[in-house]
Amino acid sequence: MRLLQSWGGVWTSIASFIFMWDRIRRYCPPELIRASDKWTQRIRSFLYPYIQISISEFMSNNLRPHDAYSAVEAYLSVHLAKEAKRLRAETVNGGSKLVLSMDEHERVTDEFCGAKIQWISGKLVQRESKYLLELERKYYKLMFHKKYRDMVTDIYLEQVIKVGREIQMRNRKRKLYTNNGHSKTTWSHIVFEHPATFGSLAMEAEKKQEIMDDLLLFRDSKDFYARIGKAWKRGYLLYGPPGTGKSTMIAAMANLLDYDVYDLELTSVRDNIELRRLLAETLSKSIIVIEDIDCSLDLTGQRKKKEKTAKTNKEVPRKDTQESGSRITLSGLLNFIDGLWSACSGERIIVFTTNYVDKLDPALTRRGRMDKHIELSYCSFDGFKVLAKNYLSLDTHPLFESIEILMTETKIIPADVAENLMPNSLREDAEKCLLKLVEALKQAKQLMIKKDEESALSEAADGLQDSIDKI
Ligand SMILES: Nc1ncnc2c1ncn2[C@@H]1O[C@H](COP(=O)(O)OP(=O)(O)OP(=O)(O)O)[C@@H](O)[C@H]1O
Ligand SMILES: [Mg+2]
Repeated sequence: MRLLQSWGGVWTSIASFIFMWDRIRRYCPPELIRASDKWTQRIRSFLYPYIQISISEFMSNNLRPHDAYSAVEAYLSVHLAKEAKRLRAETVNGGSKLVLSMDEHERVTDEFCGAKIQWISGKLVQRESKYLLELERKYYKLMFHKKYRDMVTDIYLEQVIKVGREIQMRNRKRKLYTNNGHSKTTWSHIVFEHPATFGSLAMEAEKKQEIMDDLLLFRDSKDFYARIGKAWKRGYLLYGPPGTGKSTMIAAMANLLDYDVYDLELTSVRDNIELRRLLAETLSKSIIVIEDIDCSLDLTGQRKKKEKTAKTNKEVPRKDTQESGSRITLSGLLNFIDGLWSACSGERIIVFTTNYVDKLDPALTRRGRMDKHIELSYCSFDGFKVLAKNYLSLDTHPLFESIEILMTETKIIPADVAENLMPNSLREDAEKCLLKLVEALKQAKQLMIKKDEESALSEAADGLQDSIDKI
């Protein structure tokens, strides 16, 4: 009781001192106040040697989310949340996995190079004016001894943000952007959920591995690109007949690298300025795809136009360019590939696809502009085995032998093989599907023989005509 009374006395004295000090300050010259503030600060930091840093959910000057906050949240949820007693469980991006994070006013302790760093989660409720709704601003505060100041601010925090961003990257849902959605002038997106992988791609194993190695090397070559002073970009040209897996390979690339996909529809882009803007808006870790480049635009450039003009002796406007209303030029596109947009940081892959590689202007296809040319062609027996495994879970079957022979005698695109191997009903078993494929291969062979005969006949007829003309 006596102790309580003596504490009561102490508090009363402190309160009177604060009151008196406030009065005295009003009549003190500013120099004296500044000196007293300095000394108060020194005494306080001597008695309380901890430093606090808070990272708020929103930027201080506006309501834009602060990305460091979400990175810290991701870091804490993986590394330290288990230590907390009160946790919040939430699903991320509509997924089914629950991610745990610290609930408000929880504390956890991290250790870094001997320093103990305490993280505290909190929430500030603010009302800017009486007419506005209350704003909740969550924050994380970290506290550590002042002797670790440089280490925490220079190394530890950078590490936390880096690890947090990597965790966010792993948890995020990838996106498929298109400039052909409701707004033609900007990107709109949906969740990218294509299941294709390199494993499910029908292609020779060696070629597949080479492409995968190339992609992974690119992804991990940040320092190399910085050292040689080149933009961190890589261009691929995928070419081959329809249905050979060009689009499927792009999806497999995105899944392998964990990148977003930007499907750029050139016919919807008005001019080079819009093209540059759209490209500048793309984010890092993405694949920019321009499909069927030969049909998209007048990419043959001036040269072919001049050829036509010389023949007909008059200017021939390009039909496709007029119809689409698009004024993108080959040089605009080449500028983009050559790095006009290299000011955008981060890694990007550009993929062009075409069914007719010979139709493209050599300026577009020359080596160095597109780093890698990949031909996707008719289905090989190796490719068939991948599809048989995917569609029918078969590694071997007595019919494989006749399929292998037929495949050397004729050509079939992987899309047709896939269609035949796909059971049409529950009653269709693996053998029935393989028989369907055998039948399709036989028909393709007949068709090929017929075509060969026809072309041989027409060649003979041409030869005969030539001989008659000479006589
Ligand atoms: N190499 C392949 N591996 C696995 N599946 C394939 C392959 N090629 C084609 N397919 C199957 O055929 C379908 C069509 O393939 P895809 O769209 O990738 O062909 P494409 O080469 O892009 O054709 P297009 O030139 O007409 O755009 C795919 O849905 C896929 O199921
Ligand atoms: Mg395609």
